Amino acid sequence: MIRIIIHGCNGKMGKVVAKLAAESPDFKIVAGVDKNISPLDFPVYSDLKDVKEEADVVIDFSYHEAVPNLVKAALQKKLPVVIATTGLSEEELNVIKHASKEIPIFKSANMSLGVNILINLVKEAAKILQQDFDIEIIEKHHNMKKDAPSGTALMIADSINQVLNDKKEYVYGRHTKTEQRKTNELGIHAVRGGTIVGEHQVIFAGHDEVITISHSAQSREIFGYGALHAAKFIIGQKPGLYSMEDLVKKG
Ligand SMILES: NC(=O)C1=CN([C@@H]2O[C@H](COP(=O)(O)OP(=O)(O)OC[C@H]3O[C@@H](n4cnc5c(N)ncnc54)[C@H](OP(=O)(O)O)[C@@H]3O)[C@@H](O)[C@H]2O)C=CC1
Ligand SMILES: O=C(O)C1=N[C@H](C(=O)O)C[C@H](O)C1
Repeated sequence: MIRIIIHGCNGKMGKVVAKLAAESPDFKIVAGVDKNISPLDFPVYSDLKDVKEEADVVIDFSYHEAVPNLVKAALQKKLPVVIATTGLSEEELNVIKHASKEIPIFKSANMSLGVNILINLVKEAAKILQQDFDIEIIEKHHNMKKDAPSGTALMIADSINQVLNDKKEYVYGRHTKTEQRKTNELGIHAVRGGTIVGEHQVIFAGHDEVITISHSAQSREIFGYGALHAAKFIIGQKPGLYSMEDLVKKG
């Protein structure tokens, strides 16, 4: 049985992970970390460093500013971490990279299998269409989401840039623009409203034809299952920074 600490246990995703783990004989939530420390089905602490329970892995769905402290505590406890939190700054990402020299860290802005398949399809399309098609990404999320654009939209954009001969420059919305679109632009657009779980569309717009590759998350459980799967994968790995690509490769 895998013993898990959920960082951000009172949040929308923290609760989903706790529910899925409780339904499985393979996982046990031994503790949580959040700002509100009222106990749940497990003890809750305000800082990972204070957690007394023995654990095998930490799963993080919290807030970007909380991540450096989490990683430092995980480093002290020599615990592997699955980081799902998005909106991370360069500085926060550097803390993660540095820590991954000593502990295994799994990080992905999207834990669903579907988005990771979408990324493979989009890379293939981008390689073929790069000369004549403009690429734009539209993401849609619920009205409680704090970061924009989504981590997934940025991850898709970075994957596209990896395969292009001439790298694109990201343009976030166009409300202040007074000139026509340049060919080296990759537009990224965020929509926020209601309870939309998460939608990503990658649009390849050519002369008189448009190809759209899209993914629609229909529940938060797909991210929760993905995070539990990642937790199983990361335990026992060598120190390093792992992604969904490593998990999908392993099967
Ligand atoms: N990679 C993926 O597949 C997915 C990633 N996400 C990402 O995960 C993150 C969380 O999403 P979601 O659950 O919807 O967000 P919520 O706001 O519902 O949950 C976040 C939780 O973390 C808590 N928190 C904030 N700061 C700290 C801190 N310093 N220490 C401990 N806990 C803290 C919040 O407390 P409080 O509310 O009091 O501030 C809240 O309980 C976001 O970055 C989101 O983009 C979401 C879904 C899928
Ligand atoms: O905040 C969310 O809800 C989600 N965030 C992730 C992101 O920023 O890409 C993943 C998912 O789309 C849901």
